[in-house]
Amino acid sequence: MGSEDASERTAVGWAARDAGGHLSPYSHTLRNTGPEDVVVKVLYCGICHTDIHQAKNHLGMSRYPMVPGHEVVGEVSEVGAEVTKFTAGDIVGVGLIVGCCRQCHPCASSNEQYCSKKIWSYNDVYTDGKPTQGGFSSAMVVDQKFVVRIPAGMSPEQAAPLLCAGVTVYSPLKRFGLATPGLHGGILGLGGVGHMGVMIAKAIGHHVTVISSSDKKRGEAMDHLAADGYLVSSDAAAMAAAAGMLDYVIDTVPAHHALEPYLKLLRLDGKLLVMGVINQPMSFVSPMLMLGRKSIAGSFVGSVEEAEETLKFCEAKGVTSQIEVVKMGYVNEALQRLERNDVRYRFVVDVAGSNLDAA
Ligand SMILES: NC(=O)C1=CN([C@@H]2O[C@H](COP(=O)(O)OP(=O)(O)OC[C@H]3O[C@@H](n4cnc5c(N)ncnc54)[C@H](OP(=O)(O)O)[C@@H]3O)[C@@H](O)[C@H]2O)C=CC1
Ligand SMILES: O=C/C=C/c1ccc(O)c(O)c1
Ligand SMILES: [Zn+2]
Ligand SMILES: [Zn+2]
Repeated sequence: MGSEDASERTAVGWAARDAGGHLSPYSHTLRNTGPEDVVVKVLYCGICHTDIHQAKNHLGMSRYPMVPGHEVVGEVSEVGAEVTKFTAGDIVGVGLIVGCCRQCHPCASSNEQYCSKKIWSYNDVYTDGKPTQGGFSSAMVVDQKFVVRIPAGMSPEQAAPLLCAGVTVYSPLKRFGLATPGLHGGILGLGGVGHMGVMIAKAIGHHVTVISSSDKKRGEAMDHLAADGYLVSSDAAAMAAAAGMLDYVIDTVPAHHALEPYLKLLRLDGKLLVMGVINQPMSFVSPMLMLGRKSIAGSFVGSVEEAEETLKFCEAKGVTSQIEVVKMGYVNEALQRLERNDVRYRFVVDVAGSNLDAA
């Protein structure tokens, strides 16, 4: 049921205007509700490091004004005539992808995040030719295919990080055959993605070692996240002692870094799963892979199905994100703190509880 009420078609978001990445209020128009569309009143939205990469144009592809945010939890306020999955009042989630071609091999095999025609939830162009805008906004209009249900027992603010950080580790663990108990895993970089990695890997039944750039998070990692081990990457003796011990390392570092110290931690057939978005070439010498049949692989968020699975898995295992909830007026400080590695472990913006009009 598309509404013709023009007032319902305007959302207030917080947008970056240039590569400085500073967000401020920005009114933008939502498309009229198509038959398969769901109107989502945004309640909460997590802040992923990708939001910094995009707002600050680290990849050279940013378009402005840009409303970031892709860990969105909201309430359905209206549905199109052919929407079958949701009704008004449902608590739902939206992640990084809001469109795909539905015909290619990735789309046909529920890997739509790898569709070459995928549409990003912001910093992209929708099928109507208009820019997409993300979840740091009062509302979004999203095709029901890209909307997931938040389990009833899960707090909406803690669910938000599962929609990117959570599925980003759940998907590769499953796809690379690493979702079996008993494996030894490493999580490199204990931030938003990394802390979900520790908790999800522990819930699968892995022995999990955090590999961090400092000793600052050791106590929290062991006590709050129940990690089994903690390595400081600059501690050469500890890194040498751990050589050949791990089945995989999930690398979440968002900046250029050497790969070889982490390849050395892998045992036979070990996998280095690179998650960080890094726009400079990364290098290694080939024997580092050959002598141990090791591999380096990437993975990009997860499919809608995998997002649903992640939510159900986390609900069943009692896994919740560890978050600091902030109002939108604090979003620029939060982005700065995230950039200087000062958050445990994810900021989540209380969008519905914020005054979005005032900078
Ligand atoms: N592949 C995908 O689909 C996805 C990719 N990403 C990308 O993953 C990366 C991580 O995202 P997110 O977890 O949100 O980021 P965070 O900033 O929350 O976490 C990154 C962690 O890496 C470590 N770190 C940060 N800077 C450096 C540095 N310069 N050198 C070494 N270590 C550093 C810190 O951990 P510590 O203190 O332990 O060293 C930090 O907490 C980003 O590049 C993001 O864009 C995010 C989601 C999905
Ligand atoms: O937060 C998830 C985004 C991941 C991502 C992966 C690759 C890329 O080029 C990006 O801009 C983002
Ligand atoms: Zn993300
Ligand atoms: Zn496709």
